Amino acid sequence: MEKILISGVRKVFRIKAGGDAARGDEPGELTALDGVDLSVRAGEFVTLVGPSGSGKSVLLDIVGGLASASSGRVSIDGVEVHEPARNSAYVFQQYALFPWRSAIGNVEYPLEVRGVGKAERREKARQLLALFGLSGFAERYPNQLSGGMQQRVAIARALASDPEVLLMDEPFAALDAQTREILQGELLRIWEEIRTTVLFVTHGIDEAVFLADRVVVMTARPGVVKKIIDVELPRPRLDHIRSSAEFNACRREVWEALSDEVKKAQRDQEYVLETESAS
Ligand SMILES: Nc1ncnc2c1ncn2[C@@H]1O[C@H](COP(=O)(O)OP(=O)(O)OP(=O)(O)O)[C@@H](O)[C@H]1O
Repeated sequence: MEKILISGVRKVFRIKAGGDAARGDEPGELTALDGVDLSVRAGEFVTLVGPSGSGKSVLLDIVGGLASASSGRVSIDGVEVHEPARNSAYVFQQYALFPWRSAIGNVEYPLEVRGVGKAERREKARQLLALFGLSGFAERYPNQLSGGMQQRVAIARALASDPEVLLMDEPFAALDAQTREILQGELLRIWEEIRTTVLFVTHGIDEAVFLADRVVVMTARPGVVKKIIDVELPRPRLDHIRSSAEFNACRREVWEALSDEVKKAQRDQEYVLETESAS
């Protein structure tokens, strides 16, 4: 059963002359997405990779109702998305925690907004912090937590409202490599229990393969879906999978689809810089 349906989504930004425009853009316009089609099944974990500027974040914003498409449509459970939906939650790269609230206060926040009573929301937030091994840090404020802990709190906060769709935009990009791998494992362990539908943007090919049921490779801007790769590695995914032949084969397949697009994005960027310096 389809949870998220993305059909023919285009996104064109009006920009000042020059700007980031590259070959193919109309004057004063920047086409970020040029007809993205993708459907995500309920309970599926889909990762999105693509060169810088391929429109991954813009697409996630449109699915999350934080931005609107110039044309095309996005629906969740058949309902067109025009504003942030109650059944979806977002996790950003920067922890985006409220600095004036403790860890538990942050996790409680979405429940508070929904009018859930104090005892119930405390209990739910406690359970979520425990899932992430943060029971002992509930009263700490964000500036008293490491980056990895802050991002655990941010994910716990996103899960507090039991979202049916979880949108994650490079949530582990700011973390060191070891912490990132640990968090990938923790996220999967929790996702195995809740099986919410996840759309996860990343620059990391290993991360994309390790987490996903399917990896979606985007083209260089203007972004469209270039290739979708099924990841048929067994679940639960334990760390040793990362060194298996199947994992490496999958990784290679993703890189083969991605590498030309990365080169193209770099050429376009050089073109922009040359145009800027010539004008
Ligand atoms: N508000 C905006 N106004 C103008 N252009 C924008 C705006 N938001 C994004 N863009 C442009 O749209 C394109 C796609 O941006 P987006 O951030 O989605 O790329 P991305 O694939 O997520 O890149 P990265 O991997 O570097 O985060 C880029 O060229 C970006 O400069």
